[in-house]
Amino acid sequence: MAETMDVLVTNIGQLLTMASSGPKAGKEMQTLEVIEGAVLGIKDGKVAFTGTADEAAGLTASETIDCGGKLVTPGLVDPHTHAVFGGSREHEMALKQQGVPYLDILKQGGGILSTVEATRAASEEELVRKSSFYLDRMLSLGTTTAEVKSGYGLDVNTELKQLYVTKKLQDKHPVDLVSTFLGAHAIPKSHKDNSDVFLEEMSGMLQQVKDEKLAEFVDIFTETGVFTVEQSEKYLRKAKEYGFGLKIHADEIDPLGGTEMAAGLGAVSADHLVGSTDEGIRKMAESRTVAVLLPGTTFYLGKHTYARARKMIEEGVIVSLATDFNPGSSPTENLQLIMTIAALQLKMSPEEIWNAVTVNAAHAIGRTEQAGQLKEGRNADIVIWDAANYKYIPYHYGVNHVNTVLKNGKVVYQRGKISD
Ligand SMILES: N=CN[C@@H](CCC(=O)O)C(=O)O
Ligand SMILES: [Zn+2]
Repeated sequence: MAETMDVLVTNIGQLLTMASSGPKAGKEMQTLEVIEGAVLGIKDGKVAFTGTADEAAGLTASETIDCGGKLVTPGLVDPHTHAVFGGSREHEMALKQQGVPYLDILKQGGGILSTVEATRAASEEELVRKSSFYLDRMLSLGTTTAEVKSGYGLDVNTELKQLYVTKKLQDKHPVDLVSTFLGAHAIPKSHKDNSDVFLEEMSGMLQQVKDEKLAEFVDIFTETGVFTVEQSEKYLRKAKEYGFGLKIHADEIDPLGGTEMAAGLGAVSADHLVGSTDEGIRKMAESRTVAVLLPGTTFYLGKHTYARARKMIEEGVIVSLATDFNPGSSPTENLQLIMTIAALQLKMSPEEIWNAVTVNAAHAIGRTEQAGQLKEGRNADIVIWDAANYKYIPYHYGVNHVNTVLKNGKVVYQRGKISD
């Protein structure tokens, strides 16, 4: 074969292509494509070749990146973050230590509501700067595509401000962002006793959000003291009529039945799912709603009961993992850390974990055809790891294993020389 590439990534010890015809459900998550001694070719920012060194004989390129036997994978996909917010909440750590529950902090006007105050007070420019910093950190940790939710405005103007910030970041930051409108994230103090009126206000924004292409998904926090299953269903049905994909913060703390509702509505994903029932899990498998599990949140809330990933996989659910990066229940941009918690607490195998943070995560945010796989025609979003094999990443924990990140075929992050 005599073909010219823009870039040849050579001497790859192990290439995890994650090539798949679509998302992987249940036991399919145990499979992944590995090429030992591989070469990857990039042309026009897309993957143009993957194969063994022998198969690559004859390929040429103006630029070569010699991986020195390292592991190469697709860029990670983080399908659940709240990466645009004002302020921070380190003062809540002491409350947590005293055993004050997360929902009690919220009830007292803290938690999400304190971030709402800080976000309302911040200018658009400040938020862009702050979120760029977080996105830079995500990129350095191997994340090349992420979902971002609004939801710290809880009024029309601030929700729009958050969505405009995400739009600006979509234009200027290398991490590809998928926007979700989460106006229904909490009940603002102004509507404390009238959450229905508040939901009407947020429903009233859907047309503008659609017209200005400010979000692809609509999400709601269905939880005790926040929105009931009935309110959530009514709100989401409306969002569906406008053509939004649906997402739900479901059964995070109390098992209210959000899982069943998500499946019944054909939501693209239901997220958290710590309290999902057997029936809810079976329905998720049937509806092919992605279960986006957020074990970093369970860990950080100091809880000991995690989402039942094994049961979900046994029942044939499409399982994914995310950081849930936010200033309260999960202040981390580090998907590698989540991979370790998933191994230890959700008892997921390395193969299941890699599917969960690539192919399945991309599917959870409508990017099945663009992200999460290294095969011909896909974005050349690539991570070169300081590791020889994929099992090493969830195993050696609490550090950043990323050596180099390429986005659309260009190096956007490099820790040092690849041979260091
Ligand atoms: N639970 C609701 N929303 C976020 C937390 C937001 C916050 O505490 O600021 C979550 O997914 O965990
Ligand atoms: Zn969340």
